[in-house]
Amino acid sequence: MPLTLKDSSLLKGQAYINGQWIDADSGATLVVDNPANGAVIGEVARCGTAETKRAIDAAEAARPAWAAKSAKERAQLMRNLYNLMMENQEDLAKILTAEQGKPLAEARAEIAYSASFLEWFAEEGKRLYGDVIPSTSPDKRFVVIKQGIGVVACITPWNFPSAMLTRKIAPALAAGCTTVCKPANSTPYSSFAIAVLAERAGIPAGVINIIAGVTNEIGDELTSNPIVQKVTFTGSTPVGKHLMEQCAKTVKRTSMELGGNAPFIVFDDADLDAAVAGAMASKYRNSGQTCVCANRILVQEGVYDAFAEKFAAEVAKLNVGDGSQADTNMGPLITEKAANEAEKFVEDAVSKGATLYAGGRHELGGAFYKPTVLTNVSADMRVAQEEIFGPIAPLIKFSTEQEAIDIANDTEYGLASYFYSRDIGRVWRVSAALECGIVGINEGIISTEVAPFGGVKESGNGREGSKYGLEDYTEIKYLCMGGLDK
Ligand SMILES: NC(=O)C1=CN([C@@H]2O[C@H](COP(=O)(O)OP(=O)(O)OC[C@H]3O[C@@H](n4cnc5c(N)ncnc54)[C@H](OP(=O)(O)O)[C@@H]3O)[C@@H](O)[C@H]2O)C=CC1
Ligand SMILES: O=C(O)CCCC(=O)O
Repeated sequence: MPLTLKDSSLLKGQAYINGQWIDADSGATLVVDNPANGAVIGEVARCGTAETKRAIDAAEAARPAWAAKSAKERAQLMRNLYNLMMENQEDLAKILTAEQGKPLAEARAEIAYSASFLEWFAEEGKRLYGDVIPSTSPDKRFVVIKQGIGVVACITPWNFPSAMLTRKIAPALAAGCTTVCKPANSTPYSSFAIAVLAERAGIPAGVINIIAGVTNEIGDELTSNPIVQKVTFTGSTPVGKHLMEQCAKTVKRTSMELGGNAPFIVFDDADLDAAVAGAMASKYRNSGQTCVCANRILVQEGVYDAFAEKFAAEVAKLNVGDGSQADTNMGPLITEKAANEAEKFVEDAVSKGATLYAGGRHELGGAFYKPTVLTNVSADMRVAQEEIFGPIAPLIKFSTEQEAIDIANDTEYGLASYFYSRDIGRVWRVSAALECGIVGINEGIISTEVAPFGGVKESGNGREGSKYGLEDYTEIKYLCMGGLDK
């Protein structure tokens, strides 16, 4: 189906630098297509080093005036952008579904989630309090103030192209920082649409700059240019490590929101129906392409068979198809290559003794893959070790609480974990023992703008959303005032 919008000016394919919409210097473009059917959505300016430098210079030039505004003035402009996003929710959702593939209902929810970061941080920016430290001497006073860190580079992935952008730019703007953003090349339109609305909202030129294009050139410049003070990234762990290495040369601050391998533990004492509902929401949201998706489902032996049966019955109800169709509740993966990767995970597991309980390759072919359930999964299988990033649920059997904790923590990742139990002692014990940044307890959906999102171990550093997310965009400055007795 062609992409028809109420406001077609939201579909913008040029880069946004210093308040201007520009083509790449070379005139080059990159093609963006719809993962559901391969149809070309449009072509986007393919920028490189020179345009990135100009974007950084624009952000630096805009910074003093933006930082000098009161938090309340910045909040008003951010609130304008929040309102515009919500007024244009349907068009933004259609753009998101077209380039990313998720069902329209999920896309609408992502736009609301995305806008919520602007609303939250607009308000939170007003509460960027400092400190007065009791003095050690009568002629001195010690004061701590917090200031925006400076120009921030935001590099965002294709799985949540709208929400990951605002989760970065909203705290940056609230703290008085300006930004240069690099969306994923496969999903740039959602970001450009936000820039169109930011302009309408009255956010000054240079405060938000957005460029897509030659990935390495843009990444190298963002991580090496001395003007950039912070790089915030959401994406794969290997790319995150590479960016951190590059940032080390100019000692930039980083926030890294990287891969996950979330355990989802169902204990014998769980409410099984609630656990099934939580697992469905956590596993199949965005076709399993979320860093906090349940990756390994650990089920205690007493309820393993009953859980598998109930879970597979729910999986059978999912309707896979083009996300723009009203009856679709699971879309394609981002590319056909991703569907092939999903198939390799399943082949590896089955070759090592797993049972394909439900799902597998989809008749639609291309980027489509069925919601899949594997039983009899063991620790040597790739599905038990790696981030799947697809709609495959491996069910692993365990006997004791300690065994579940050991399996859960046996990974280099540490982003989200989930468990279902009605035993309050177990709830505290397991919460404390899990090595991760987020724990869903009798809950499969943990994301909200008001709570800290982020991981430990190789899942990254820093927190996004919440009051902690604002701190990540500030520097602490200690003012030591002397000579006060004169
Ligand atoms: N934590 C998460 O939410 C995500 C995790 N992943 C994991 O990563 C796997 C691979 O996905 P993939 O898309 O390759 O993820 P990447 O980490 O490669 O991509 C995420 C973002 O990083 C950008 N990027 C990649 N290399 C560089 C670089 N050298 N400098 C600057 N920016 C760079 C990409 O740009 P471009 O689009 O131009 O390549 C994109 O904007 C997934 O299967 C999943 O396991 C992926 C996405 C999100
Ligand atoms: O990094 C991701 O995979 C996006 C997380 C989406 C969310 O906030 O739930």
